[in-house]
Amino acid sequence: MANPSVTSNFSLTTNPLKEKEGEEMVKGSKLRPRPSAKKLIGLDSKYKELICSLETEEGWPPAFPIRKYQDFWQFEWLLPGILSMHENFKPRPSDILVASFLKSGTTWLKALTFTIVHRNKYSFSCHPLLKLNPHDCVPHIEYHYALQDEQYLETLPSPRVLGTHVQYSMLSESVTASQCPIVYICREPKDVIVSYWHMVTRYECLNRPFPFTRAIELFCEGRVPYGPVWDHVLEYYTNSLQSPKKILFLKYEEMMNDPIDGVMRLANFIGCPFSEEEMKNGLVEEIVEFCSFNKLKNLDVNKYNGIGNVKNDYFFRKAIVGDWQNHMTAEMATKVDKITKEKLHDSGFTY
Ligand SMILES: Nc1ncnc2c1ncn2[C@@H]1O[C@H](COP(=O)(O)OS(=O)(=O)O)[C@@H](OP(=O)(O)O)[C@H]1O
Repeated sequence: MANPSVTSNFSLTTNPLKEKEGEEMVKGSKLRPRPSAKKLIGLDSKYKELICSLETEEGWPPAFPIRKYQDFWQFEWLLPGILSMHENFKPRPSDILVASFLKSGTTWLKALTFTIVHRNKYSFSCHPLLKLNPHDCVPHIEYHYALQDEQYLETLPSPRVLGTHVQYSMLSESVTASQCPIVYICREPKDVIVSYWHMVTRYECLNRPFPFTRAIELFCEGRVPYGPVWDHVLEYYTNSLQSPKKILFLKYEEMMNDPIDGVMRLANFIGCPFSEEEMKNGLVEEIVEFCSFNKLKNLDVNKYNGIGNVKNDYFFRKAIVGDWQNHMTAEMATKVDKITKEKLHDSGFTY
């Protein structure tokens, strides 16, 4: 989830009818639509003094200040949740963590992981993903902590599939030292910023023009939620090399190019490999199709529902690899590429 359903001048309401509908439709699964931000801890938390002491950036519209904490920029409103998660979240050994930088394929990876893990529990004709957005099926840990709704995570039966956008070094030791596998997805940074800019400019409450050139400037300075993107990716990448059984490092572009291979790797990694029979029956292809962009984008829940100002359809735009070419001048692309090269030069990692 890239963005909260909250700022000071945001409407904080969800559509109760739709929420109810979601609840009704997934009865027995214990899943529910993610909550609105009414119970946000905000700056009244015990972390207030710390948070207020951090450098701030207010350049992102509509009014999401971000703060720099331990070399990464975080939404101010989410920081209490991140800090509380860091301190208090205790994973179960059976948990599976879906981690990513924003706009890198999170929604897709959540849908795939959830579907793979629960393939014997839900049939395709009566599946939570038909009634809930992938972010509802795979809750973001820090979001629920920020809303003081962490108890919800406890109610979910094992194996839980949970999500996070925080950098690897912000995961608590209880997570990094646990058995639970982490699947991480990265995406070419130029496509990431194009995707994020589109999302930000779609907010109905956008209160000022926000030129793409400004978004690129902030992005290049690392002043973007969860950024800098390069450091985020490198933390997970280097740790995946050190602990290949703990972290599966996926690339959006490779998944797009060969989703079947991606799904097989994912299933093997999280300990849910496909049997000969499942493969013979075309289950892998079915999961790829079920979680495909067109399928998810065209579900009513993703066309019409949402939480506050974040409509579910913000998570489904075009899904095109290299869409940056339709938005960036050669100069913009060169600027981003130069930073990418500098940041990655001795890491062994390439996009
Ligand atoms: N199923 C599926 N398959 C392939 N691609 C998909 C899928 N679902 C979403 N998308 C595209 O992923 C982009 C959104 O990234 P995230 O899901 O990471 O966004 S978020 O951080 O959770 O807000 C965003 O990319 P852009 O279209 O380039 O903006 C989405 O369209």
